Amino acid sequence: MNEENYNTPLDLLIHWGCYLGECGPAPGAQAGLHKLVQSLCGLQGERSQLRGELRSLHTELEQKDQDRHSRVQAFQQQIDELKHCIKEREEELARLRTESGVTDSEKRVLCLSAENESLKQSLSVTQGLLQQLSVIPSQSSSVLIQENETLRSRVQQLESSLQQRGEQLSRLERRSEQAEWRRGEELRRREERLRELQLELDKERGKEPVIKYVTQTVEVESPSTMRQLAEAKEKNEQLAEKLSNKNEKCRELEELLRHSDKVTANLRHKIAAYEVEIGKLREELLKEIGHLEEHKEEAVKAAAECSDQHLQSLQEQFTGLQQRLAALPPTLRSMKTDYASLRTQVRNFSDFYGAAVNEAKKQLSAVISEMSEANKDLLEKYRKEVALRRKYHEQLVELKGNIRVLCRVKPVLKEDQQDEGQTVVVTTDPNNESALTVMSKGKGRSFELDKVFHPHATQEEVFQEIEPLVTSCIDGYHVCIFAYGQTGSGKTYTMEGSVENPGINQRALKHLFSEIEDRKDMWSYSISVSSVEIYNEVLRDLLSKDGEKLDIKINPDGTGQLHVPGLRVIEVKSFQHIKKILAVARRNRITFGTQMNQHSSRSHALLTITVLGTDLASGAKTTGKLNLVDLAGSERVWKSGAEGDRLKEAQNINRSLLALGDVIQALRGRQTHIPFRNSRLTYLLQDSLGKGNKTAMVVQISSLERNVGETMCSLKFAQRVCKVELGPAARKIETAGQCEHLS
Ligand SMILES: Nc1ncnc2c1ncn2[C@@H]1O[C@H](COP(=O)(O)OP(=O)(O)OP(=O)(O)O)[C@@H](O)[C@H]1O
Repeated sequence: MNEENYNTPLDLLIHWGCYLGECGPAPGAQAGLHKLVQSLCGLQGERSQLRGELRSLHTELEQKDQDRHSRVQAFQQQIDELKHCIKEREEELARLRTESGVTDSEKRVLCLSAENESLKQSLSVTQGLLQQLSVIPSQSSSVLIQENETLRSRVQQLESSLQQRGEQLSRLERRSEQAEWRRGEELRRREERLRELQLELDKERGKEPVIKYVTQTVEVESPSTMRQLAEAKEKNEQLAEKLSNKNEKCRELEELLRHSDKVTANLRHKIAAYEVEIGKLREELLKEIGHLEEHKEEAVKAAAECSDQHLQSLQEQFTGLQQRLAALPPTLRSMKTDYASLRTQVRNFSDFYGAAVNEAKKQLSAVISEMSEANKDLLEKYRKEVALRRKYHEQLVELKGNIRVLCRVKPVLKEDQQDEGQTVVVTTDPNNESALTVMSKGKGRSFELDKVFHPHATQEEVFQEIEPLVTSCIDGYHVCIFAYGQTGSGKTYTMEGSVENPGINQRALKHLFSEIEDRKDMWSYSISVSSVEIYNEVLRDLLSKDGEKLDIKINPDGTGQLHVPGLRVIEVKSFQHIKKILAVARRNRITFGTQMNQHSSRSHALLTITVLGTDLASGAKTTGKLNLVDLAGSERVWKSGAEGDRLKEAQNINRSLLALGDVIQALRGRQTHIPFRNSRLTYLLQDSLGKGNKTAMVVQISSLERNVGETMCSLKFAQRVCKVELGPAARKIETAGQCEHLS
């Protein structure tokens, strides 16, 4: 298709669309095409708008058609009436014809009826035209114009037929005048004849005496003459009668003629009225046609202007597109060259890649062999490093003292603020992590411990302080960590914690598992746990469902070690497993309510973790033990208001705590006899509390004034413990089947 052959912008668009399809679309050209299509869509929209306008014009025309139709119907009705009149006249004329026979007036009537017939025909023509007028189809503007044209010609036809009718009417009038004149003439003749007859009659009457005489003579002379005379008289009478009849009929005919004249005049009026009506209709039609033509011309003009503008803009866009398309081929050529060079590069790349991979493999194997050599050295260094770290760690722990006393101040909770005596009497020193002051009876009393945790210290901060002890357990030390303090001071919170914020127990196990993981290249470890509670000096297994009572005995293997027959010891494989075990122990722990704490635990709870280690290189074995103890509340009996069973519970708790105090006292005094057996608690902790072991006690205190007595007691106990020296800790390591205590 040449550019000159493009009839519409759409043709152009299709042509360029095809061109782009062949050459591959350039982004600019595509955008241009898109714009072209958009503008074409706009044009289409305008065209449909114009169509809408034409449609509204069409409906207007339809309405007018309806009006015209109704008028035509009225016209039809009048025509029907006219027809009816004509029929009546015909009937009348027929009647007249039968009555009076063929006379001149009859001929005139026949003539009139013929005229009437032609009038009828013209009326039926008009009627047909009007019917055709009433069914003008209205579809499109061009058809409408054609129809208007037809309508106009029909109106003209109608006019000409009306004119014909007018002429016919005037002819009729003339004929009717002639007929009237003839009738007048006839009448005149008849009157003259009548007058003549009258005159003859008068003459005859004037001759009566002669006739009388004759009659008399006849009478005298001839009876036959007399009879003839009588007959003549009779005939005369009959003639006179006939004459009067004829006169009567003439009058009637005259009457009828007058009536017919009236009807004709009426008809003429009606026709004039119709002519006026038709004239009006014609004017209206012409006006409408003119109006429509104006509208049509305006709309066509506006559409043409609009489409011209669009065409212009499309042409501009098209020129822009052409320019862009002209610039495309060089770009495409350069892109093709780039593509070809890229393809060759890609083809060569696999060879290049294979060679590079082989080279890299060689380099890597060389590096790996170098690394393995270096690793051996590093491993050796690491072993020395670990040994050194352990040595320094031990030195550090020993420097800190093998029994460490930590104090944690419980924060003032919402529930604590409800009762009286909520003044805070304990203050910590931000510059000295070991000191705290208690206001009691108006005096401030200062205490010096290994570490004081302020009320807002986190579980993690507390554990960090304990962590070295937990680590030393892996190295084969016996460690005992216990929480001491009055009921509700936060012992269970510090040891067990909550699900979302776990305490020392869970954190210690987690730490053990991570340490074991770190050492797995050199050591293999197994961890087992057991859990007991001491309630009213009775030992119960917290991991057993039935909670049977247990006893502490000397191991029959001759090592002198204590053991609890029947105690459930579970080997723990993962941290998730230990979580479940701890949950079971928590559930089984007996709790009773007292006045001091609604959910107070009235028993000592012990979680014992045994860590057995084997050095993968030397085969040496270590046994570490970590005792985590949540002691029962330390409050004085009188304050708890206990009676009966609760009193017994309180007494047993206090006795065991006293025994713990005695053991610590004996250790402090370096006595030869340490009274471990005075309570189940001290007896059970014997191998972890004594000489050569590591101990940490977390003293829990309340900072509120109402608990100041218990706080002072706990702190005095803590201070006593603080002065205890357990001597250098001993590592439990077994070489070649014998157990040594290394200092
Ligand atoms: N540091 C703390 N931060 C927030 N809440 C704490 C803290 N210490 C204790 N509590 C809360 O105080 C309440 C009593 O604590 P907990 O049960 O640990 O006391 P307890 O000394 O173990 O009592 P009992 O001797 O009766 O077992 C608990 O609701 C606990 O959550």
